[in-house]
Amino acid sequence: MTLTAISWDDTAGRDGRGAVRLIDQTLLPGTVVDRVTDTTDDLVEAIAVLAVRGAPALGVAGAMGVVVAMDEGAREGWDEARIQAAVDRVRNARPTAVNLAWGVDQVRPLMGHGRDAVLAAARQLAGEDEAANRELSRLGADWLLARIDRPRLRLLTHCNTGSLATSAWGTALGVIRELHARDRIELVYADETRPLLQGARLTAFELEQDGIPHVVQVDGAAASTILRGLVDFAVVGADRIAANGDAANKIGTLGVALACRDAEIPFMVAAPWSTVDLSMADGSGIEIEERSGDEITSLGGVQVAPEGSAGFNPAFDVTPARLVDAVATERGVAEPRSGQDLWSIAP
Ligand SMILES: CSC[C@H]1O[C@H](OP(=O)(O)O)[C@H](O)[C@@H]1O
Repeated sequence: MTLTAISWDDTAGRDGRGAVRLIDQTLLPGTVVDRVTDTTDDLVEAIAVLAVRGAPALGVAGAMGVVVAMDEGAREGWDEARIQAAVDRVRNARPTAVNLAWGVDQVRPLMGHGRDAVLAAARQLAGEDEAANRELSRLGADWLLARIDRPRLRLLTHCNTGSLATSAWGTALGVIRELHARDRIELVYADETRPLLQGARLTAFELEQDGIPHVVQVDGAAASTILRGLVDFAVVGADRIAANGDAANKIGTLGVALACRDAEIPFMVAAPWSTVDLSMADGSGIEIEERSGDEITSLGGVQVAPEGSAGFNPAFDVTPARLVDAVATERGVAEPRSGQDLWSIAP
């Protein structure tokens, strides 16, 4: 089954001009249900509830969101200011992944040339993301195989970074797919990734689809799995990478990186260049999305913590460059821990 997290469907939508088609990831892995979106409100809500999620996929959502706002504005008779305000709502739907704003900003300058020009640019952006993912996966796999002397590798990954988080193939899970294609995977330890379980629900779903051997573990097992010597490296995605190599990613990533350093095994961040934010010298300025505490105090709609207990729910953390052995991008692999920042591979 080919999983396309998000695409533009020319046959969908109420005015015959098309709409965003996305897999509603809140329902996976139980059911694969498409959600068709031709209004800004619905797209913003889909982003907010993580029906569509993952930094590169959010980049595509941002770009296609500009087309949605233009088409909705044409249908509803909005003036330019209201259309631009709708575009801003898409751009600001989630703060941490740089890709959402980047996707909007890539196509926004074309609005004066009409919605077809914007749609063509959005589609091109999606295609370029897949190509980037496949190249960074090759480069990341090469880097790892050059440093780990073992017939087949055991690895740990956190959250979901596959086709469901991107336009296709994946970033960290793309590196895993590349290693699997070279018959170099022994076992993948997938962190379940509380509270929304992107690992247990989505990464395990993708690994099972691809026949990649894996186990799902609780996030709290990651450090002992690493320090017990059960894995040879960890590879994760990113939502925003600062120029020095500080990397924002799903909450729990920092603990994985700390354990890898203590165990002296490689910690790799895999991400397309669109996730690199060279305007940030370091990660201190990265806004961390704070989500509802209800996601912590209840599970599957069932209250698990006392009614009087509040949840603390930062959705991301920032791993400092001193813990990042490699950042694999389509432009090359930087080694922040060794002092090689992202400027070293910048175009
Ligand atoms: C391909 S990187 C995806 C990146 O985004 C995820 O966050 P979310 O599920 O909240 O969108 C997570 O941080 C992944 O590493």
